[in-house]
Amino acid sequence: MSTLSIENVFSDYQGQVILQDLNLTLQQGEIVALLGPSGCGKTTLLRAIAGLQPITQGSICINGTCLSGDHVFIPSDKRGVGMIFQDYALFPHLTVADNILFGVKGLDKEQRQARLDEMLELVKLTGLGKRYPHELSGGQQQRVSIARALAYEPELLLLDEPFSNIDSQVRNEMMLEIRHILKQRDVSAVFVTHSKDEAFVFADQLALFKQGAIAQHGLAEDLYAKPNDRYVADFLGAGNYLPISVKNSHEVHSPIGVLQSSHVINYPVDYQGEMLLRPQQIELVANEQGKAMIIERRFLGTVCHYWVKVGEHRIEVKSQALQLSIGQKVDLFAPVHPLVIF
Ligand SMILES: Nc1ncnc2c1ncn2[C@@H]1O[C@H](COP(=O)(O)OP(=O)(O)OP(=O)(O)O)[C@@H](O)[C@H]1O
Repeated sequence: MSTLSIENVFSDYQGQVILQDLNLTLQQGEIVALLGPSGCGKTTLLRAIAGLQPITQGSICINGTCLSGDHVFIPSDKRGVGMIFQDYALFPHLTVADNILFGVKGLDKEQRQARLDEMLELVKLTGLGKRYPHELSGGQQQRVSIARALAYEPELLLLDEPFSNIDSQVRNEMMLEIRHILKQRDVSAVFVTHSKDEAFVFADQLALFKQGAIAQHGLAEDLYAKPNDRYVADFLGAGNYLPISVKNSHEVHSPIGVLQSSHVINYPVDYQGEMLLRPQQIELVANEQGKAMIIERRFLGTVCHYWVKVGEHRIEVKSQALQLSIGQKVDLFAPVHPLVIF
């Protein structure tokens, strides 16, 4: 059974449609990143799952129980959903201990103490229960907000840009730490971000938003290597698009020569389309007779970032061949891989 099931959801603000026929499922213990540009509806979906935003059509269910749907609306505090916000939203006048236990109901004094100790240990804040939020670092405050969200054992955790206020030097470490905590406790989570780098580090699955619906959902590797369209391809990284015509089931003609695909090309012979080549999928070889020329070069340490002119095309390449210089003639090769053709 899937933990979270969102089917054909529509939602609006005063008649302005924001979520449009949105579908998404999340299995037990999985972390999905809702990724997409500003204003595409990520937070609106998170709020709809939490019961803070009504939906006008469709359904949202957790473990088979419908929370929002036809004539059904379970209030936010009865959904078994925990939320972690960008600004931590801790109560400044409460101690760390009181913040963590704020939503915990139905336990006696001893059980509450045991839950608190467990949570403090989990987020590595043992001994700091008596402090107030202002006596903690930003990272520690964020860990209190995680402990608070996990303390009442939610079935699902919702995280809204929780790392954007964290210093970039400690962000990665913290994301991995929190990911580890969620995995340890088999908590399913929906994580909103506009950063693909955060999504790659923190989530198991990506759901890329486009204007209120999911353009593509799946493993990060799959979205990167097999994007459904240019929108998905562009969001996940730089790419070159070259015109091609299909030669046969495994080859295409392109401005850099005939390229081979490791997978069957699902277009007919002579189909004219576009092929995606990531900058690191292209190799450069110096050749005085080459039909391409280096026109820009930037040294990045382990690789060089080149711009290469082939006929009227300007192609971006990231190569470990560091010795090539501007003006040099080269040939371009793309090793056999599953070609992405639109
Ligand atoms: N309370 C509101 N009233 C009216 N419109 C709203 C309200 N909240 C959000 N919107 C609009 O809904 C759209 C989606 O907003 P939402 O906050 O879900 O986007 P987002 O993808 O989370 O963006 P960001 O990455 O900038 O946080 C935007 O056009 C926004 O202006």
